[in-house]
Amino acid sequence: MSFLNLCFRTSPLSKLATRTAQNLKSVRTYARSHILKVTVCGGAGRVAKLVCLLLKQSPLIDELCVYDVADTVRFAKELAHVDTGCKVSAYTGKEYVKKALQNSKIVVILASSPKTAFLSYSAMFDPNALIMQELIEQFSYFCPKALLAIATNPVNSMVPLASEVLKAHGVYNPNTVFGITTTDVVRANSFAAEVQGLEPECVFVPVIGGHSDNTIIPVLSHAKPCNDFTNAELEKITLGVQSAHRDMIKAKFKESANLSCAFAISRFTLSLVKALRRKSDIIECAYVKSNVHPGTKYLATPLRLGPAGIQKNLGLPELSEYERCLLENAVPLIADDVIKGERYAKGLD
Ligand SMILES: NC(=O)C1=CN([C@@H]2O[C@H](COP(=O)(O)OP(=O)(O)OC[C@H]3O[C@@H](n4cnc5c(N)ncnc54)[C@H](O)[C@@H]3O)[C@@H](O)[C@H]2O)C=CC1
Ligand SMILES: O=C([O-])CC(=O)C(=O)O
Repeated sequence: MSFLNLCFRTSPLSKLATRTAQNLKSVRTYARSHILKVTVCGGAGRVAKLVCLLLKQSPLIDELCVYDVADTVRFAKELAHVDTGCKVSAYTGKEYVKKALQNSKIVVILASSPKTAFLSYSAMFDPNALIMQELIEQFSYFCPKALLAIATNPVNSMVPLASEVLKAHGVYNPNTVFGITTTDVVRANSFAAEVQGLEPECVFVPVIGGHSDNTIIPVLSHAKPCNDFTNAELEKITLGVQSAHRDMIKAKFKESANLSCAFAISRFTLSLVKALRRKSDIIECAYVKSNVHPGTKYLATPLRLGPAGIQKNLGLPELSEYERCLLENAVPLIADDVIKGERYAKGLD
């Protein structure tokens, strides 16, 4: 180090400059850690891009971060043209995952293998499990306190897999890990409204169970504002919601649903945002760690959300005979899916 350099480094002026720079850095760090940042992993994907467009319109989100192993920059540049206050950031490649996740308050996972768009729910496990495991490891290093919303299929197994990875890293909080099942609620609301001749916006049908064919259970006996259905209508709506994934793949010639799914995923994410912003009475159904049924450790039920995630699990509504029968058939299927995810995370498969 030169003499001049030494003088400058030790002069009172330089000390003041150093202190000012340090203060500025801590102010910036404080500001960054207090913004409401939502990160979408798998952000360059078909559904995720639509989710991002919907989230960009929310005045409650300060920063929307798009992260993917595929290019995010061009999409994010265009997204940033939408004239809303929410700032857009974008990172491409695993070497930037830290930057993408740091300071996130909510992380939505839609990352998935490219070959899964026309597969059944269970067939998506093998291609997606490693992607999920790696992302959750990064999550546990860089933003373990964020709310984690998992859309990647099969949700029934991915949530237990993620939970085990978080446990192994000592950062698991069951109140902050969600499997997104809002797609089923949105479908149940629309199908019930159509049968009843009501405006879909006014209809709410809770959906319990899991997110795969026979584990999706619309609780039409608790449909609001009206739960009056014939047996034939009950069966038509229930089977319609359960088979919607397959039906869309057939209708779209080997591509799964995008639009309604993105709408549903953004609705759930915005409910998490509202809960973090301390809005009251935020109720959503989601697939979470649960002790409401002795046959399974995870179950979708209605939840009251708050700033710390699940404020209260509202449990199972009183079920009709038909719904009870569907649930009892679904529980062993869900329990198997749970074991599959847990075993993978523990390296047993
Ligand atoms: N829970 C639900 O209601 C819904 C779930 N899904 C699921 O969401 C996932 C995404 O669906 P699509 O958008 O159709 O798939 P997609 O194939 O269009 O997009 C997946 C994206 O993930 C990225 N990706 C892969 N590995 C990654 C990694 N390690 N880190 C970050 N990004 C990575 C890919 O590059 C791709 O851009 C699927 O698993 C799908 O089944 C889709 C709709 C509804
Ligand atoms: O797997 C997908 O891409 C879509 C999905 O979950 C559904 O349609 O329920």
